[in-house]
Amino acid sequence: MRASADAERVRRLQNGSDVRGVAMDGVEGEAVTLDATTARAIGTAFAEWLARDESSAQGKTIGVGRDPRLSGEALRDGMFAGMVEAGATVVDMGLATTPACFMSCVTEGVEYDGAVMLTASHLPFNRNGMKFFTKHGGLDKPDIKEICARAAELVEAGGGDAKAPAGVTSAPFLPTYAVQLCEIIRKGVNSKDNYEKPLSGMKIVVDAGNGSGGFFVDMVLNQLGADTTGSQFLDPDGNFPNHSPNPEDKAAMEAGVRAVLNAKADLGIVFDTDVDRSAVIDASGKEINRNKLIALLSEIVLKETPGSTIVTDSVTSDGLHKFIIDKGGKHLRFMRGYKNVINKGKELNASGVDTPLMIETSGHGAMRENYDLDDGAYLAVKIIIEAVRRRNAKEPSIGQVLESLEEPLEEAEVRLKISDPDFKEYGLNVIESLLAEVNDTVEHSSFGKCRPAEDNYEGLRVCVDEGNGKQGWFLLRCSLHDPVMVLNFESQVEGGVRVMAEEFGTWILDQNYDKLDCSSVHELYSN
Ligand SMILES: O=P(O)(O)OC[C@H]1O[C@H](O)[C@H](O)[C@@H](O)[C@@H]1O
Repeated sequence: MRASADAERVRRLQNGSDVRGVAMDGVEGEAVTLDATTARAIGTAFAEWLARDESSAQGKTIGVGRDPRLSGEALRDGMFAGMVEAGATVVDMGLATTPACFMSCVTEGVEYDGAVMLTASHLPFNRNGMKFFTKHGGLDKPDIKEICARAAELVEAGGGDAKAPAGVTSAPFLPTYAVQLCEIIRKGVNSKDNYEKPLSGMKIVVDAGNGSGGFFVDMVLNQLGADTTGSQFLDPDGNFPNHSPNPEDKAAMEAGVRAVLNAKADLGIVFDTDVDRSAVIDASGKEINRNKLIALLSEIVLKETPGSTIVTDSVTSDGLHKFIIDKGGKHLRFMRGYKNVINKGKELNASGVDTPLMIETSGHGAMRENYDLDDGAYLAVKIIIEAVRRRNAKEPSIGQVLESLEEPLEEAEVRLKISDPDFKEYGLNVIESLLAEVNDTVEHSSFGKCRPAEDNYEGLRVCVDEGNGKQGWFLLRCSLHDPVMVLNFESQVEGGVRVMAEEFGTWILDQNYDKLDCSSVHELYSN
């Protein structure tokens, strides 16, 4: 039997280990795929999944939190209706962050059986999605696949009323979570003179991008005595009127830098919408995101656990690798995808390899000491403790720590669309022929002096000799979710990206991959 288009739509809402979809009209060409009726079906499917060894979800309590997206309340109501239908008890956590939702499953006295965060991270206002938790952490890909498949069946069988049932308990969890963060900072700084207000005398500004992160100012920093004047975009607003709440976004980081410099702050913090990611800015206005954020956190954890392993994603710089090795650590440059990075870290720890930190350049960073949870607020807490410790001990500031991190002179990322329906296989084919070409260095290679990087866990990273002892690289890989190939370049010499792009562009033209749109790579060298 052919699955109906509706069932197929619901199955397609799976996006790795999340659910993601278009939840509102307002963007041309983007039809709604995640409405309240679908949320209802997903709510039922999650409650059933939680109770999979039992006959019903009776006795299970599920907390639902959300970011400020305009579609959040309708989806929440739909989920509540579906969960209650399956027999579960539901609790409205109101505005929340993704890590706080997880913490509601493990906090003594709360301990929900399951939690859902309604969010689409930094994506535009019309999108929304769901992340699911139990006390064991975030659900993985196969679980989400199962939940979406069951929801598809339910939708096909005829939806149901998506209105919230009467009498749902409202119990905001952010205040409880914030108290936990405050205690971690108090213990971490352990100030003899001012235990209760260890941030007195520190000026810290936050840019929450109108996402869920504004709580960090009132409920954490102000409670600890910090001066937070100059913080901005703290009010939740699902239109995200100021900039995209995303520490990888140029405009977001620039806004944060301006706020730090205007306020003459000691530190700035930029959160993404649902606060599972963050970046910081030092007193001089230096942006500490991506490789720099990983370096700073590596410095912190390698002091605490010398010789340990840091797991990162695949697009991290050569400079970061050297930084970690120079600090006495080991670096496993794994794959893109925060879940891949975190799961690798968990696997290493389970097999006895000391792995305290697993972190992606996107800013998704998890620490073993914090339930292996990617929590942007927890990372900010670790950095705040380090900044205060350094100030009290009169040691160089966090920005100065990064002076030994070699940064690439040039970098670029382009995305090449694949129009073949079997895009994964198509992409893997391209990678295979690139490998053959790179290995062909003896006869003739299009890429000058180059060799495959030693550790290739996804795609192909090619090290390119740029002369005078300098080395650049490029990485070609398949996107985790989209029908595209992603190509990253880094160079240590001026014009180096252009040279590599031209060599790659010329080679790929010769290969006649007619379903791969290479225009973005050609643009890198043709003007
Ligand atoms: O493979 P890409 O299309 O570049 O996407 C990769 C990214 O996908 C999602 O956004 C995940 O949340 C990130 O953890 C991951 O890095």
